[in-house]
Amino acid sequence: MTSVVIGRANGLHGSLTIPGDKSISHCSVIFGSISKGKTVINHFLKSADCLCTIKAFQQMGVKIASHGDQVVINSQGIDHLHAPKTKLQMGNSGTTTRLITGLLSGQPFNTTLVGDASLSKRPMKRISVPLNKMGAKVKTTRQGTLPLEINGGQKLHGINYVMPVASAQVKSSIILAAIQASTPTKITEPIFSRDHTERMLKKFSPNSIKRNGHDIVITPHQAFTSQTIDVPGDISSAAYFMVAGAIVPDSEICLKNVGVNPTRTGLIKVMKQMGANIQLKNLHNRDSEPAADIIVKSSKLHPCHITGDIIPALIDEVPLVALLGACADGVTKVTGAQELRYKESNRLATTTEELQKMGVKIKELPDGFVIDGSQPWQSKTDDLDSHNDHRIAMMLAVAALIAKEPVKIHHADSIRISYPTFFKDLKKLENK
Ligand SMILES: O=C(O)C1=C[C@@H](OP(=O)(O)O)[C@@H](O)[C@H](O)C1
Ligand SMILES: C=C(OP(=O)(O)O)C(=O)O
Repeated sequence: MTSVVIGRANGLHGSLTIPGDKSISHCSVIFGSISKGKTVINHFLKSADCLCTIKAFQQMGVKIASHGDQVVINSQGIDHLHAPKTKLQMGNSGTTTRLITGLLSGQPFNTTLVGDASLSKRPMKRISVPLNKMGAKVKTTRQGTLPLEINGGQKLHGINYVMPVASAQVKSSIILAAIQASTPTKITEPIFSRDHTERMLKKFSPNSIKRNGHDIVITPHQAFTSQTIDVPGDISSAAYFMVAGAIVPDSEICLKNVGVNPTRTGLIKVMKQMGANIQLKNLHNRDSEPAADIIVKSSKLHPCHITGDIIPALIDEVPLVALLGACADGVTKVTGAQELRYKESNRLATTTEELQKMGVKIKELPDGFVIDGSQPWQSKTDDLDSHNDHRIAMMLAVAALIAKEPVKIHHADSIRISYPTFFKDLKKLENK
């Protein structure tokens, strides 16, 4: 399936269990693979990106098996990874690349990481610079991209690092090097980014990490104990249905067991601010992460202005904010979101280009966009393109639910990266 046609929906109803969180799935494979013993991961996200992480550790000698959405890891521990026989293929996954590089920079063997066309354009100096400050030897191309060469066998030492960009991937990369260094590392994050790596490190190795406000201190060479992990549903996947439920008239849906870690719930805050009817029920702890059922009903939306500190808490949902803006009764503005230019596609450009094709009055800014939702859309909708970006494909599919004419989206198979069952789940809500 490369293209899909999506038509207007007459209300979405029913409930869905959202597949496991992508960040937490990656992290659980990484920590399971460096902890001696058996780690069991329930509700693992079996998407292309997370399967890349599993494959990389299998190539380094870790025994990993899966049955349905359960993954079982049997590892000898962090000192027993071995050199892969070939280059490691990172596919489309920035998270796999950046986290594994941190870990492998402290290992005694050399590795080369390669990726697909999109990943090969994404910036990697943001990790090689701090890792090399720790004594690692990580080399990017002159443009700062993949292939990445990691010269192992270096003695790492701790650093004090103030994060220049709010990036959980960079922070996690440093943490995974820091656990192998000779001295402690302090990371300061002026703006908070998602903290799944810190929570999971604490679970596998409670003495390795302490947080004090904006500072994180990593104490190296602590014991790691294998674990059982229950991954909550991915709020970044639930987000498509949260927005669909809000904008498709006569809808009421329930998204079950979704992770609501406060470093990820920016979209809920923004939707509430815009007047959406969205509620959390059954709030509970799923492992070391909060989770809840999210109930959304259609409602009238008002414009908003989002910027700065909230962006990391909805970083992958910004294209959806543009769509919400296109359904609000006024002008919505997003600024401070320049990081979107460095994702699977340049998401400020691709969101603008594709929503303009649907007739939305949206203008790209250097660090965001402005959307005038008060104007009706005049859709020309047979040539939309995801630009091979899963998040753009799914945002356009949600926009299609309220378009006048059926919409054709090319390269829709990119959904395999984070949400392989997205179209099936959408059908379930349409058929209720
Ligand atoms: O740590 C993670 O799992 C992720 C962090 C974010 O990237 P950055 O850290 O580059 O902002 C996000 O966009 C990505 O989808 C997943
Ligand atoms: C940016 C994303 O992922 P990654 O950086 O892991 O490729 C994403 O899932 O939207």
